[in-house]
Amino acid sequence: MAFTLYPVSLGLVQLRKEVPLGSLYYSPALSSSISVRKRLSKTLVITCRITKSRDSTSIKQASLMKEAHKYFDHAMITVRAGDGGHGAVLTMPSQTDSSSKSQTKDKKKKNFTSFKRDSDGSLILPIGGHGSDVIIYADETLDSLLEFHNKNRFCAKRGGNVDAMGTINSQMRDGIAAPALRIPVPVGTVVKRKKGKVLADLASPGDEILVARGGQGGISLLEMPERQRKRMTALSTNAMRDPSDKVLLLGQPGEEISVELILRVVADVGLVGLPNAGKSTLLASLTLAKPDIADYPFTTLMPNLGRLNGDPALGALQFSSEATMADLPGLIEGAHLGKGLGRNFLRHLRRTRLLVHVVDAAAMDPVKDYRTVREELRMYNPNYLERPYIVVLNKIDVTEAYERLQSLIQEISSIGCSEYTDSSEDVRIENSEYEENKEKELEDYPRPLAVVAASLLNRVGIDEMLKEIRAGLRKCTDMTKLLGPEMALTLQ
Ligand SMILES: Nc1nc2c(ncn2[C@@H]2O[C@H](COP(=O)(O)OP(=O)(O)OP(=O)(O)O)[C@@H](O)[C@H]2O)c(=O)[nH]1
Repeated sequence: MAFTLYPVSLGLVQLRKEVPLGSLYYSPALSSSISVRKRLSKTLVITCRITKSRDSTSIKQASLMKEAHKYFDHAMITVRAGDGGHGAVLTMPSQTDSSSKSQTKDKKKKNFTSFKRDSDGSLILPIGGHGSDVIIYADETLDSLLEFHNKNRFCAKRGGNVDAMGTINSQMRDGIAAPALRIPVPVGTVVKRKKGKVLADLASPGDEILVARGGQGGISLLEMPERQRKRMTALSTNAMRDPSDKVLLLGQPGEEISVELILRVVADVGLVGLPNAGKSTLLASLTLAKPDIADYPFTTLMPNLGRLNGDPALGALQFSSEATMADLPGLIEGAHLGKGLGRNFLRHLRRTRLLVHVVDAAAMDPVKDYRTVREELRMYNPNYLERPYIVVLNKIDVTEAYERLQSLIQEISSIGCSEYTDSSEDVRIENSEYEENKEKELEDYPRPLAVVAASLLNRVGIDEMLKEIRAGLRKCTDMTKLLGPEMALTLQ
């Protein structure tokens, strides 16, 4: 599309036609893109072609909002630590002080000895401030990495220069060191080098990792006439021998690194089930979390976290006295192959201790639904089936659900083998056994710890469910004691 533009000077243009400020145009006349910032008048007319009529950042943000579930748990960022501050070129008092001629030799000597000295006797001169380090730390208040898609480059402050010039004196100070740049990420974030090794797993609140070190400050140098150089070199290692030494004044550059952030939700209890089973309703009824609840599938697009209060004895792994609960987006058949919202969410079960299967008892075939979810978990990672779990048969307020409740409870309770506590040997799954475990049937894995009937919408069965969840969590704690934290980690 051709537009007539009126450039005024230095590439600024005015459009004859009204266009939004900030639009970007390509000007063949100027052979460059022009951003429309002001409306100006007069002079030449050139023809420009629109290359981009919409602001790219707004498009990016819109897609982030729409498909947040694709981005919330993964981000690439680049961080640059601060450069070190510069040192300074200094001179000895005798060189600049005009009255020095009148000073006695003794006085000069006294002046000289008042300066700070190193253990080897050489003068200590001020140095530039250390550049800011970059630290990534786990912050309990965050729950997604989405904001790193809007801002993915972080530059830390440089250290202060030596605030001095001219004659050396005893009041001189080092340049101010820049405070570390601390970047908060959600608890459970794994920090990796770009396509490289894992740097840290920030699994607990307050865990941190220094990812880029700030530059060292430059040193200060003593400048003096050539005739004094020999004597001064003996007194201080910082005596400047020739102008090329000035490079030592410069602060070192800070490190720059690109890191990958991968969030693995950390929660004690993971809620799983088909879409619409009532997982979000369960989370909202047991905790203060406010997940989106609606009667269409995939209302939940990102894991929602809530906390179970009131039982400090639970001793949750990461959160002082409370247990955390994560409502994961609904799974569908083929989720492990990427169907529905895909397999991304399955990895968020990795750091849960207890699973709660929420089953819609009013669905066509609740047992089949339950099996579908178990099967998806098995296909993704058979270790998930070794984890203690309870089943919540929801929506028993619906007549059909209520009528077949007993048979449902019986049928679901019978799927599986020995009790969880007997399966401590099964838990010790080595990688080599992984494939073998994939061949096991659902019946070969432990039965649920309990099957609870509930109508979450009407707050029926909540107490019993809570009791079973607590009992399950205690069992996990016992398990950790029994196997030791290392073995219990194979469950995570
Ligand atoms: N009749 C009845 N409806 C319920 C009950 N619990 C939840 N629902 C309804 O079921 C629908 C789905 O509930 P959600 O809690 O959003 O289900 P979800 O499993 O989180 O769904 P996704 O976000 O798709 O994974 C909502 O309309 C709820 O009001 C219940 O006990 N009885």
